[in-house]
Amino acid sequence: MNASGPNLLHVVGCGMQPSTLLTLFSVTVGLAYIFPYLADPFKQRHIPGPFLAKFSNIWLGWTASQGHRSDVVHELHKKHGTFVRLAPNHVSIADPDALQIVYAHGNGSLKSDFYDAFVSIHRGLFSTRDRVDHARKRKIVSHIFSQKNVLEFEPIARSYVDQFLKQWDRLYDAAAKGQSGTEGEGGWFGRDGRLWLDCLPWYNYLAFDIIGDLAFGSPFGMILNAKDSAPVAVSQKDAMKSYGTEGEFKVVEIPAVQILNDRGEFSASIGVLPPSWRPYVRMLPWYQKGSQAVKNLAGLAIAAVAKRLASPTDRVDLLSKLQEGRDDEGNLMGREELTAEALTQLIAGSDTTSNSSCAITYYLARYPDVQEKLQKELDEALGSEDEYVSTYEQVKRLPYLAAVIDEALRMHSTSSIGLPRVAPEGGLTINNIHFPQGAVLSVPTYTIHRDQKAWGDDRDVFRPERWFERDQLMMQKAFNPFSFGPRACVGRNLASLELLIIISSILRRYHFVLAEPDKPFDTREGFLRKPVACRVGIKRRQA
Ligand code: HEM
Repeated sequence: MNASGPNLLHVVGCGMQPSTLLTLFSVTVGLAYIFPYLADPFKQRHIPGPFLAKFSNIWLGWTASQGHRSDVVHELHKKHGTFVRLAPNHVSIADPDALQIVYAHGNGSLKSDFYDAFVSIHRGLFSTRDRVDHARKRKIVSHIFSQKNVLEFEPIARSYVDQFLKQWDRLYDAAAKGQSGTEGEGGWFGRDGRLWLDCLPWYNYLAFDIIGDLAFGSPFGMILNAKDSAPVAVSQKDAMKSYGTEGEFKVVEIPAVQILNDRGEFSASIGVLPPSWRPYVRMLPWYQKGSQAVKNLAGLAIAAVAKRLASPTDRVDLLSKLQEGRDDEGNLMGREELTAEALTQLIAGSDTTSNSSCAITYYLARYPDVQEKLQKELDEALGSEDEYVSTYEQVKRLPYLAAVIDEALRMHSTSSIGLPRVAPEGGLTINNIHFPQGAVLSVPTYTIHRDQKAWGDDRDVFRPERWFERDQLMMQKAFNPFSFGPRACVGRNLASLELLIIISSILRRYHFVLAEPDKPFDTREGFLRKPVACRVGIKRRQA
């Protein structure tokens, strides 16, 4: 042994011999990993999967942090079949029938502790795991998104699509005169007489302004400024106590889209680790950035709600509806809960819509025949109207538009990972395999959207025509972009209205081609599967 050996051991092992340390290490590993594997309390040992995933959550934590979880899980299902073990107590089930069992109303399964990693300010509708708390919140929020109420939000949504198109028109005209856009605008004129730009940031500006306005009563101004920027309270404590009077609390501008991305990746990868590890993992540099993003997002909602409360208004929006919402006992929400719910709407209703709009645009640019067919349908339906932005009434029953949107949401479901649920008392039985109470189960949307029986042999191809040809029941059963059951998307009516108006208005005005047609659609996945960019060339179709 060299001279430094014993000293080092003394420090590290409190004077213990290497053999003692090794024994201690083996016992710890045995207790932590091997014994649970052998005891197999959730009866999952026979289920195939990556070797490390049998013993530890590290495999799933690492996979999630790499940004391609759904693709990795899909490959595992291709290799192993319907059941794949993703962690010592987490089985992924690639069977459309399992959606009805794992997520259905009345089956008693609850969200897993994965969702604790998403809690900010106060447990919100999305992150609460308690059945009673969820039912109370859902009752308040769900009527806000009834079809009737959502139609009241339409003018707000349309006004931002109008702003968006005016900005693109301005850029288009400027580019035609040889001027380039600013950094946030992108945009340069060139090849083929088109304006070339990355449409992803623009869809983010649009979705954030719509939901910012709906949720907080004022937009972030992202479309007009062509900039990802929103005010965040520097001191959350001061802002939470304030009613928005000037000078009561300070704000700084932060890139909201960026922090939402950071927060999604952070929460989705820390959430698959055991709760006892999370405080330590948070200290690692990559996770610190995500942890800060969670705080910044909270500060954004706190500042926005404080500002709104300072100037009461009679406008109809999400915040006014949340302020009026009462539970069964007639109680209104307190300030913290109100802020948390407004934040939930902002998070759940922003990049979900922008990622989906971006994916639909990508597929239309990638498949010119489909784009042409859609534009023909739009011209025929809206030809004589001079409205710049379509109305919901005009486009709600256009069959090809609906098929294009559904097919793009199938190919690129922004919610692609299997959403984890805990088997209830009595367990759940799927394909004759029984999972006892406490087992964590998930059904991966990405893989279900590529199920051969439901979608056919050409399941990897974007082809809206399949929606008119194949068995409707089978497709609907395997179509999961908004999830199923009591925890399904509460904002689905609003999301559908937004997508119909955005896509019909933009496609009617512009023709799209891809800047790099041979490049695959690059994505990065945290909680949501998000496009990294979508560079397109646009040409105006109308005067
Ligand atoms: C294309 C757009 C959208 C997609 C694809 C989508 C998808 C989803 C999915 C898959 C879930 C289930 C998440 C889980 O169980 O972990 C969900 C939940 C939720 N969504 Fe959406 N969503 C969209 C737009 C919206 C909008 C516009 C809003 C509201 C403004 C919204 C509000 C919510 C809320 C609050 C939840 C939690 C519901 C609960 O747990 O009871 N979503 N969404």
